Amino acid sequence: MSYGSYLALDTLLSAQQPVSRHHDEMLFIIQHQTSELWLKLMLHELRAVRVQLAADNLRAAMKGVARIKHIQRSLTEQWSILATLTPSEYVQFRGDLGAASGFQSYQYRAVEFMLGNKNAGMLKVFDANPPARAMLAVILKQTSIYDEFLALLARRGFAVPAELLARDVTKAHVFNPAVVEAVRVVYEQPDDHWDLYEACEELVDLEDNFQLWRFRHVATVKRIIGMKAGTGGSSGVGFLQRALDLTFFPELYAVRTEIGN
Ligand code: HEM
Ligand SMILES: N[C@@H](CC(=O)c1ccccc1NC=O)C(=O)O
Repeated sequence: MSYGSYLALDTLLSAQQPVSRHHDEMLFIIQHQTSELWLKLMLHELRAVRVQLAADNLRAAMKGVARIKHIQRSLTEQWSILATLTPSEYVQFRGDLGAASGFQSYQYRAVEFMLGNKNAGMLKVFDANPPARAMLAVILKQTSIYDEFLALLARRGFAVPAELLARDVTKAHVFNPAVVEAVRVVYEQPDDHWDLYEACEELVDLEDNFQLWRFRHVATVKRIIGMKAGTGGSSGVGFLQRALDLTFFPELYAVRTEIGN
C-alpha cells in the first residue's frame, strides 16, 4: 500500500482533460470535479440518514446530517474560486463545451430526489447514460429523507395524514397543512419533544444551506455569462433564479408563521 495507490491518484489526476487550449479551463474542470466528489459523499451520507430515520435512530441520522451540512458549506464556499473566472476568460472556451451543462449532473439530481424534489421527467436527460439513469430511477421510487421523517413523526404519535404516508413517492411532496399542525406541537412544546425539535431545525439548516449553494451558483453565473442563455437550453440566470423558490420541507417553514398565534 502507498499513498498514491490507496487514493488511486494516477486515475484521479489523469482525469483533467481540457478540450480547449485555454489556461482557465483547468479551473473550470477542477471546480466541477471537486463538486462532484463532494456530491458523491453527500449522497453516501444521505443514503445512511434515510436508513437511520427508517430505523428510528434519530440521533444517528442527525450525526449524518451534521456531516452533510459541513459538505454543503464547503461546496458553497468553493464558488469564490470559480468567481475568479472572468467573462473574457470563459468566453474563450465556452463554445468548446457544446451542449454540456450542469443539467446533466446525475449526482446533483440524485441529491434533489433524496431531499424530496422528485421529477420523473428528469430521467430522460440520462437516456444516453444507462447506469446513471438506473441509479436515479431507483432513488425516484424510494421514499425521500422528508418522507422518512414524516413517517417517524407518525410512529411517534403525531397526526401525519395517512394519505401522505401512502403517497406516490415518485412525485414531489406537496404542502400539507395537517403537517404544519403536527410540527406545531413540537415547536410549541420543545422540552417534551427535544430530539424532534432538534431534528426539524437540522432539516431547516440543510434546506437553508442548499439555498445558499443555489444562490451562489446564480450569482456566479450572472457575473460570468450575464443574461446569456445556458448551454443546456434554459434561459440561464432566469431559470436558475426560479429554482430559488423551490422548497424541500415547506411545513417546517410554514410552522414559523404559526408559533405563538
Ligand atoms: C462558469 C460556470 C458556470 C456557468 C456559466 C453555469 C451555468 C449554468 C446554467 C445556465 C444552468 C442552467 C442549465 C443550462 O441551460 O445550461 C446551469 C445548471 C446547473 N449547473 Fe451550472 N454553471 C456553472 C458552473 C457550475 C458548477 C461549478 C457546478 C457544480 C457542479 C454547476 C452545477 C449545475 C447544476 C447541478 C445545474 C442544474 C440545476 C438545476 O437543474 O436546478 N454549475 N448552470
Ligand atoms: N451551462 C453553462 C455551461 C456549464 O456550466 C457547464 C458546461 C459543461 C460542464 C459543466 C457545466 N457546468 C454547469 O452548468 C453555460 O451556459 O455556460
